[in-house]
Amino acid sequence: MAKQPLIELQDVSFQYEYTNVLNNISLEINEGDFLALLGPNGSGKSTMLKLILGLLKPSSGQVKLFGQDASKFNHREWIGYVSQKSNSFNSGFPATVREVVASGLVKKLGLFKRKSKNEEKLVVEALQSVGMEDFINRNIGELSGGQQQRVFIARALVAEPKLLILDEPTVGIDYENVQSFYNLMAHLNKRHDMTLMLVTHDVDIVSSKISHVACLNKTIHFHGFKDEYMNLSKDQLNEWYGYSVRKIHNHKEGEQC
Ligand SMILES: Nc1ncnc2c1ncn2[C@@H]1O[C@H](COP(=O)(O)OP(=O)(O)OP(=O)(O)O)[C@@H](O)[C@H]1O
Repeated sequence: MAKQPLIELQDVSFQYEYTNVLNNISLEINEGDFLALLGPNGSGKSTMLKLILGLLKPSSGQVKLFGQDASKFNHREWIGYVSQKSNSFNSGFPATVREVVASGLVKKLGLFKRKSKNEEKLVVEALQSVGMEDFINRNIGELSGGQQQRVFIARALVAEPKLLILDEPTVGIDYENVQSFYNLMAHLNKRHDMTLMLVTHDVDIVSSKISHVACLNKTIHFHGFKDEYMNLSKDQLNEWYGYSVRKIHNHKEGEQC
């Protein structure tokens, strides 16, 4: 059966008041893809995610989610999002881990729906999936950056999204935890058929997990299978990015660029 595109950008351009950020972006992300979005600082990655999430409207072109125009899309609970700055709570923030994760259910259950037994079960399961169930009664502000990030992933997972979008999710997390974070993402992708799109600079670490790569620098220079990306030349990447970009090691000498 042909895979359904969950995200479609059709000739999308975007500018902030004075800054032209994205030009003529056309891209499809299909059900089951695990896509790494790469690009230098300021290349428009976060802006593109915001357009997909409907937080910004394109200046021209069309964004579709699950086949529907993004502005009319009414199944927000199908999409989980973890932003770049989610793991920076100060220690006085008055919410427990349970409350933070349960707030992720609002999209699914509605704001005024009575708390059900099921809610507690979903919260515990989401925390278990990120190995944070022992922290359920702790104040979110008392956790380390990496632990907070896991809680925010659990918050995104609790509504059981079909599509998970993450903006540089491992910033400030140590190497070991980055590894286990990507193992979790691979598990969600493979075992739970979750479609994943993430902005990352951890190309080496994530390379064994992802299926696709997109290279952005104001426009999409490349979108394809990971193996095709790995066969691109250093010169080609330099031309797009204007400076050396580290490329995935393909277990061969001299491949880095
Ligand atoms: N709210 C805003 N108003 C005006 N310009 C903005 C705004 N947000 C971002 N920009 C500009 O748009 C461009 C793209 O920014 P964006 O955050 O999308 O890039 P990015 O690829 O995510 O960068 P980074 O890797 O540094 O996070 C930058 O030149 C930035 O300065």
